[in-house]
Parts: sequence; C-alpha cells; structure tokens
Amino acid sequence: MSDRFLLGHGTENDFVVLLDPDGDRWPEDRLGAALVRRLCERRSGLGGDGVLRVVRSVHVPDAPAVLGERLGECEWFMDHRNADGSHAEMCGNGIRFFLHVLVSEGLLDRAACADGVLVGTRGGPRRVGAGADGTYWVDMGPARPFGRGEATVAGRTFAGQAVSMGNPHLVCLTDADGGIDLDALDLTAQPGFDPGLFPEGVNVEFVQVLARPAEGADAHVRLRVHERGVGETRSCGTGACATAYAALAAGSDGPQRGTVVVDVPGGRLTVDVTPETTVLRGPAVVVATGGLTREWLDS
Ligand SMILES: N[C@@H](CCC[C@H](N)C(=O)O)C(=O)O
Repeated sequence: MSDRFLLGHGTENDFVVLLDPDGDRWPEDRLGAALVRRLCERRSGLGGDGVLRVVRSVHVPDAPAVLGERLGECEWFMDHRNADGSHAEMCGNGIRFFLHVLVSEGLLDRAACADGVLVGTRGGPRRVGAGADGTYWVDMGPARPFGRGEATVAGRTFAGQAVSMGNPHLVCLTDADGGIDLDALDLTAQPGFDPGLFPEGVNVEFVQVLARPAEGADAHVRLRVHERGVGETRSCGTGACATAYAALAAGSDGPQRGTVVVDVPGGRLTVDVTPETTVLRGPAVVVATGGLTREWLDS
C-alpha cells in the first residue's frame, strides 16, 4: 500500500479524495489528467465523478490569482478535477464533501465550522460549514444569469436559462416544453448547446417543477443533469443552485428569494436563494479509505 485515498459522495455525486496538505505528494506533474481519468474509471480504477485534492492554498500555484487578497484567509484549497481530467472552477457537492473530509481526518474541528470556514477554489473563496444536523452547507454567492440558450437531446430542443455559479449551467425547465418525461431523456451523450454562449462547455440541467414557489411554502423541483467533463451524474450541487434560481425566476421579474427543495437521482438538496447569495445544503459521506497499490500506479 502506498498513497492513501478516500472515497465518498454528496447525494451520490462521488469523488476520489487525495490528501496532499503540504503539496508535495500530488503536484500537478504527478496528478495529471491521465491519472485523474484512470482514478475515476469505474472498472479499472476507483470510480468517481471527479477527484478532489486536499491541499493548503499556499502550495497551489494558481491560488494567488484566484483568491487574491483573501489567500491568507483560505487555509485549505479544493483542487477539483472532473473525471475527464479537466479543472472546474466550482463544485457544490465537492466542496461540501471536502469539508467533511477535513473534519473526519481531524484537519479541522467540526465545532469550529459551525459558522463556516473559507475554502479556496478556482472560482474564488467560498464559505463552507457543518450543520448541527450532520449536513454540510456552502455559501455559493449569487447566481448570475447570462442569457437564454437551447439544449438539444435526440433531436429535441429545450429552451433554457444560462446561469453562472462560478461554473456555467444551462437550466431547462421541461414543463415549459409540454410535459417531458424526465426519466425517458437519453443523457448518455453530451446535449447539444451553443458554443458561442458557452465557449468553455456547459453543465445542462433538465428540470421538472413539482411545486411552484408560493408564499410561505418551499418550491420543489427534481432534476437530471449532464455534467461538463463527466457525463450524467446522480447529483450536481452547482446545478441545484442554478436550477433553484431559474425556477424562482421563471415568470417573475422581481429579485429572487425563496427556498427550493431539489430532488436529484442521488438524494435531496436544499437551496436558499436571496438577491445577495445562494446557500446549498445536503449530506456528505465518506464511504471508504484505502491505499493505491504500487502495482496499479505502475501499470
Ligand atoms: N458536480 C459538481 C460540479 C462539477 C464541475 C462541473 N462538472 C463543471 O465542469 O463545471 C457540483 O456538485 O457542483
């Protein structure tokens, strides 16, 4: 046994975690895209939607550029890679799971995380916290709409709202398209999208609104998602946030505010939207820990 790893998930959005606090075990030239792809392989590797490297921000060459003057406030950096080896700016489930790993590995005290700690990401710093009920939350900042687009699946076109949560999303509310059977959509291939609107690619959400936002009651939606750099996943935290924003914005011109319960194939997330920010909450679970073998690493 050599290098230690953890496996786990947030609503079945699953990750391989590599511990590299001092940045000397998994530098970029060792943890390249090819190794990330092998780790995420579900038959010949460990299996995952992505890899999270747990590293102190001071050891990340990109950190000064993405964290600026807040570098000193972010002890830890979530170095996220999609299963295809690409970097993403942000990962909502990943950063919640990241905090759970810091706590379960004894690198942070859970009680000290009640009000949240700042974690560095390629999308900037984010406040992440541990709830008294065992869940983890992240303050993602405000959803930023940037136009309308279309997704195409098997020759059928869906209108959608483009939303940035640090990373790009196209949220398609399918009931606006005449009552699609969400479960029947074939998401085995990347949905078509406009590369002019999404030059860096896009995560595409298909959403059924189960309960519309109403005074005094939470809205309720369910979604399926095709993630950039991964494929269809069982959950997407930033996708849930973008969806909550789009569901509240549909048919309303005013500032968006409300709580949206988001059912994903892998469980349930809750998103609180205000004009100022977006807070995502949900479970995070470490499934296993182990060591990568020399045999596998050398093969
Ligand atoms: N699963 C994530 C999002 C991961 C990054 C995404 N695939 C991208 O490339 O933007 C989440 O929980 O937000």
